[in-house]
Amino acid sequence: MDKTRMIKVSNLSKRYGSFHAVKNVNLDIQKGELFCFLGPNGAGKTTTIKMMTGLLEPGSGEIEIAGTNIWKEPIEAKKKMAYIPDHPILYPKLTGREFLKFIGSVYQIDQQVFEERVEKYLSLFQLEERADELIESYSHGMKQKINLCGAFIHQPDVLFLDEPTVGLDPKGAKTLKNLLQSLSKEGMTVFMSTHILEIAEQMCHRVGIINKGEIIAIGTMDELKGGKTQATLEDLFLELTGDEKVEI
Ligand SMILES: Nc1ncnc2c1ncn2[C@@H]1O[C@H](COP(=O)(O)OP(=O)(O)OP(=O)(O)O)[C@@H](O)[C@H]1O
Repeated sequence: MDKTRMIKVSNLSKRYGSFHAVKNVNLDIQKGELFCFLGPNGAGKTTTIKMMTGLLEPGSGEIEIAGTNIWKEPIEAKKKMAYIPDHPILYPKLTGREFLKFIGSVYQIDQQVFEERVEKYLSLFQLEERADELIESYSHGMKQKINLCGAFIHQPDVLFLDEPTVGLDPKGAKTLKNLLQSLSKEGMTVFMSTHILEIAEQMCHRVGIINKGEIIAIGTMDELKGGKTQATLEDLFLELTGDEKVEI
């Protein structure tokens, strides 16, 4: 993997009143890395990602995307990244294709490249036949897919995804996983939160686990297993987050 640092997070914290949602988080992610961010409900994943993508002001700490401080030079940093939130926020009165044209114009994508990518990604996510319908008529999964098409059309250096497989059908989820793997091989850096531990186990280069706002483990699957070769990520996750007793 290329050793160029694409995401640097230093001493990032956020409080809501007296509640410490994110505590002193440090991250260093390289070019072409596929990084999975795991943690129980309410651990601080979305709060961290929103601060990293310039949507939520940090309480303290610094964030650099491809060497640019997102809070000091937001436009420069945002040119290099895309963010797929857990709940897609789209323009309901645009058609899918109009939404993609809007993305193409905001990011000033060359017309021919834009048209090739539109056809490619609409087809991969099986949206060609619905591309000229209003987004308000889309199902949740279709909204997620058109949002993903927008991110892939822009082809950012750094892609943030918050629980991206939620709402996708099995084929859509598989398409997304394949795309993320192939684009990361081409040098795209991917930072993805998920509750689906198989995804992290199968495709991520490194995994970070956050619990109660603090990073409690970070490393490759082998590093996290620390010699316990039979352990699954599920075993490690439950052990590390102190939730190993699952009662029914
Ligand atoms: N606007 C807010 N005001 C007060 N507390 C908040 C706010 N947003 C988030 N929190 C709290 O911060 C903590 C972290 O929330 P966050 O959404 O980052 O968790 P998460 O790890 O993404 O969880 P999940 O897996 O359930 O999506 C939670 O306890 C949440 O209730």
